Formats: sequence, structure tokens, C-alpha cells
Amino acid sequence: MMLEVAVKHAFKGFSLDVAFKAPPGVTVLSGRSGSGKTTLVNAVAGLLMPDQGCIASGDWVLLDTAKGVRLRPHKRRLGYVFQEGRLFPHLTVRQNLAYGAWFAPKDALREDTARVVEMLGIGPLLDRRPAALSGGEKQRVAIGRALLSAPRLILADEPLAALDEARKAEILPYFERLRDEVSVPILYVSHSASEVARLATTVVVLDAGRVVAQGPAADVLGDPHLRPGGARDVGAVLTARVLRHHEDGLTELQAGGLSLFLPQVAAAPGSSLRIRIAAHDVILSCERPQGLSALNILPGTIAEMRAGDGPGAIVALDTAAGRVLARITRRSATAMALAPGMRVHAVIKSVAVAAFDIGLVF
Ligand SMILES: Nc1ncnc2c1ncn2[C@@H]1O[C@H](COP(=O)(O)OP(=O)(O)OP(=O)(O)O)[C@@H](O)[C@H]1O
Repeated sequence: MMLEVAVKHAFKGFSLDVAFKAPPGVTVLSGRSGSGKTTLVNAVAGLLMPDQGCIASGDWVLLDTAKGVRLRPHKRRLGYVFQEGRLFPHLTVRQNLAYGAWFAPKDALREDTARVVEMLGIGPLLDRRPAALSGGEKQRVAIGRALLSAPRLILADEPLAALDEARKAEILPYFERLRDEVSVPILYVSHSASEVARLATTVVVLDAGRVVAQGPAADVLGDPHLRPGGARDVGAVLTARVLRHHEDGLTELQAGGLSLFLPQVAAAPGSSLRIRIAAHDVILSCERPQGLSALNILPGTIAEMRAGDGPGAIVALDTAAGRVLARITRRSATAMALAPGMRVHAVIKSVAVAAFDIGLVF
């Protein structure tokens, strides 16, 4: 199933004109503040009636202005996860979940409640009311309620934005499981580079109401010409497998035949991980460095370079482990005579990779 969205809408002073495809999995809408993400989500939800648009997945048509099709919001079969859980305060968790299921069409293929409860770890919370739940727990219940309404699409508009770092870290794995174990596609709005790197199957980048990039996450995040969240957010994503945990606290990973060492990762040997490597944490070296404290040295070939207006440059390196981006100074790029096609080594400190930048693939 492939959701196809094309929407045009003009407000005074801002126009949205976008078209993108959301394949199964998580499609993250990213882009700076005011780029049109919420307007687009509202159009999908049916809360905004755009001037023109077509939103459909096969024969399931939510909107087709040319044909006069405009499904009302409650007919769209969408599951929502908002910033704040928006649970019913007077109902218990069990009743909140049942409310979601009550809205599912009788003939719909529904997730099994017990499975959803297990997947989200909310069994012990079933008899509590929302006032007795933490922010993270509320959000897990909200995800469960959305899932049990048998949605054909889940809309998550910055669902972690209101949570502190610890709660974010608690919730993200549930979205990872949702992506990998539930067949409902998810449209997920996020500003956070880590969330995008960990969750996205597909990334759609908006800027001033237009789509400036869309495609598989590794391609979009590995494109040195894009920096949706600013220079500090540039970083590529690698997929690696846990090989073993060493006694000195390091975890050894394998990616494309190369070893990577990171501070202890809480995942069993054999697990598959997505790791965001921030471009500013990568050093480039022409020779294979010797006598260096950094443990991760990935040889590769320069694929592309982008010199910005300031002192920085982004170098895209294709390694056996995948695409790595390095943010270095233009002065260094010139001094090292870096150019596409050149063989260099990417050097990454183990401790530079934060736990929050490591996601699980289920
Ligand atoms: N009802 C409206 N009338 C006029 N302009 C609007 C309306 N709603 C949104 N806009 C404008 O449309 C632009 C896009 O807003 P939108 O909320 O979609 O951005 P966003 O990418 O979701 O931003 P943020 O990340 O800050 O939530 C903004 O310039 C906003 O001021």
C-alpha cells in the first residue's frame, strides 16, 4: 500500500504546494518551523480543506478535489498520536483503549488488544486513570488507542515534543516496534535529527511549503546538499548488527564487513541497529591513522562534497558500512586536496555516538 499525497493551498502570505509518496513504514515529514508540516497533516486529517488536492492509497480515497471527493475527518480511518496524549481523563486505560476499538468499523481487520497491550507494555496500567500515568505512559496508551481503532494510517504530529529526554528515550522504541511489526503506515512529523534517523523509512523534507527532498531515509540523510535542521543536525545513518559485548564496556558491531565499537549498546548479539553518525563527529584522514585514540576507522571513497558559504564543508564518503558524512572546514578540504573519487578514512570516536542516536530494527 502506498499513500500518495498531493496538496495545494494558499493562505495569505504562505502557499503550500507539495506532492509525496508514503510507502509502508514511517514517513517522516521534516523541515524547519513554518515550512508547512502541520498544514499538510491537517489536510490529511481533513481539518483543513485545501484548494486542490488528492490524497489516496489505491482505491481508498480521502480527498480528490477534482472529483469532489472530500471525506469528513471521522470517516478517514486515521489513528492520531498528538503531542499531549489527549486521553479521556474520566476513563481508565482499559476504557480509553476500548474507546479506540469502538470506533473501528465492525468488519475491519483489527489488531488484537492483548497483542497491542503487550507490545506497548501497558498491561500493569490498565485499571489506572490518565492522572495516575507519567507523560511517557500516557503516550503509550495514546498509541494503543490509535492502533485499536483499526486505522489505515497513523498520524503522529511531533508526538515526543512535549516529553523530556528520558521519556523520549522510553517512547521511541515503541514507535520502532510499530514501524516494524504493524502494517499500518505512519506519517510522523518531527524536528529531531535523532528521531528522523532512528524512525524514518522515508523522509520528506519541506521548505517554505515545497518538498525539497524525498526518498529512502539513508539516501536523504546521506545527501550532503540537504540540512533540514541546520548544520549541526547533518548526519548519516548506518545499519549495523551487534556482534558482541566486550568486558571493557564496549559493544562491537558489524556493518558491511567493517567493525564499529560503541559504548555498551543495550541490544543482544545479532540485533540490527540504526546508528546516526553526526557529521561534526567525523574526522577525515588521507592515510590510515596510526597511534590514534579513536577506535572507528572506516575507509571509503569521496562521493560528493558541498562547500557552504561559511568556513564549513560537508564531505560525503561511501564506505563498506554505508554513507558517512563529515563536516570539516573548507581550509582542511583545500589543504588535503579532497575531491570526489579520492580514497580517505573516516575516523569516529566511539563515545561521540549518543545512546539516543542508536535505534533498534525489530
Ligand atoms: N490558518 C492560517 N492562516 C494563515 N496562515 C497560516 C494558517 N495556518 C498556517 N499558516 C502559515 O502557514 C505556514 C506553515 O505553517 P505550519 O504550521 O504548517 O508550519 P510547520 O512546518 O508545521 O511549523 P512548526 O514546525 O513550527 O509547527 C506558516 O507561515 C503559518 O504562519
